[in-house]
Amino acid sequence: MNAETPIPHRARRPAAPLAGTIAVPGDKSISHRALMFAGLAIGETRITGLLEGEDVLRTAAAMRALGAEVARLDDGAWLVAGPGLGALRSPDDVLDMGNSGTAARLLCGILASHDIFAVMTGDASLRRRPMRRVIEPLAATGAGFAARPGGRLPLAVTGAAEPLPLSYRLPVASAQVKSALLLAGLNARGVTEIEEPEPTRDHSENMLRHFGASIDIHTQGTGRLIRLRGQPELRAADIVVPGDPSSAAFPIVAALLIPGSRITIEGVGLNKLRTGLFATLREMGADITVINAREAAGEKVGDLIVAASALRGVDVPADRAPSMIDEYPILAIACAFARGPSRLRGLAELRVKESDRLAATTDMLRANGASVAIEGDDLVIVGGANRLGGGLVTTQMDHRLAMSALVLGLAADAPVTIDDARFIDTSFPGFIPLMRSLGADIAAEGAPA
Ligand SMILES: O=C(O)C1=C[C@@H](OP(=O)(O)O)[C@@H](O)[C@H](O)C1
Ligand SMILES: C=C(OP(=O)(O)O)C(=O)O
Repeated sequence: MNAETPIPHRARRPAAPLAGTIAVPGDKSISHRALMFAGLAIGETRITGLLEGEDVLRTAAAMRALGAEVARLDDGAWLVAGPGLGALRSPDDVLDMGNSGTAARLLCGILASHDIFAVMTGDASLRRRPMRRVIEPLAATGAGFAARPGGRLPLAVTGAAEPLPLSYRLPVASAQVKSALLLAGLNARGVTEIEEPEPTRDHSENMLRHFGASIDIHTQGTGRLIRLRGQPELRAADIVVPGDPSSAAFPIVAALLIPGSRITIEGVGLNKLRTGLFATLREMGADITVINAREAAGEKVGDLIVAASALRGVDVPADRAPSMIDEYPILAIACAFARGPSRLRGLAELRVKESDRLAATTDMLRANGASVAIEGDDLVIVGGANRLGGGLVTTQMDHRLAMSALVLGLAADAPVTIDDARFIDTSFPGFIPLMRSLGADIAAEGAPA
């Protein structure tokens, strides 16, 4: 974040239901990958719908520092050219990945497998997050890593001149770790094998195919075995980035909770490894309809119609977590308004996001009158409280907490204030004006409504 001063905001229940048609910004996961894979391909890739959020702009800057040409055109599309696999150069300065775990971890895979030296850091939130999960497996390519104690940023990488292919079974369900290893495997001679015991978002695999790599995926028990042949000739291939389902989650839950609302969200990504929230909300009684289902650049897309619904509590199994890992704070808001208790299971990974989201979601709900507990790795929410809202939420440099708390304020009996709205720009620039265009009452604290 550039501006130094926090910008508090307040959300209150609007006088009228939410209504209208919107599109949410491009998918964050696909946007990072589009810039990285395009920089490793031969030729010029045109990317339409790229998310222009702070996190993705960090990836764009890093790819430039490694020698790629990355430019925004007047029509809003982005052009990325080369330098191509194996041809990256050492950056002149430290790579600052800001708030973005995806940018930092995926880039480690690229750096480890090129004959370069680089130093990487991030903001205070990212410097607290674990990097050993990528450092350890990537060291087997022959790369050298030196990191702060605990495997934290800043870190320095001396990439392998002749990277070795990897064979690795993921100990945690993480698309970031999987993708870092696939990126490293691209420049290794031979076949890289990754086993994931639980399927995670497969945007890297889809995009690798799109760029012409040879990749096989076999179902194995509940998980997958992925085999990537190294040193393919990646050819530039245009990309249309779908709307981010993780961003759509916020207007969706707001529309479900504000009586009488009915909204349409166009062009939302519907990859089934990302849509666990939609399945869960439907189990709770949500009225969400998909129309115009179609495909763009190897990804499923559709328009969503969402109508206000009376929700009931839900029990979400742990094996659904990878398909909705970023959506638990906003799901917890829906559960607080639902009739009956909810149990969201197996959320250990939430402890290592931009904040400890298990603790922070609990604090957010308690500060606003909801009854909630952490039991082991589960979040248990009582639901159906008489009066919610009236609290101040500390957002802890976490965009998803900030947006969840504002949605809580839109549906609650009393307004909700957040201490700082700046981090929303990491994944959802324009969130507040877009919500206001639907009729939401959100304003900077102290500003006239
Ligand atoms: O691969 C990705 O683009 C992402 C994977 C997830 O992280 P993990 O792989 O750490 O679960 C998710 O939380 C993050 O927002 C984006
Ligand atoms: C966890 C997230 O992102 P990242 O890991 O890229 O910081 C997120 O967007 O919720």
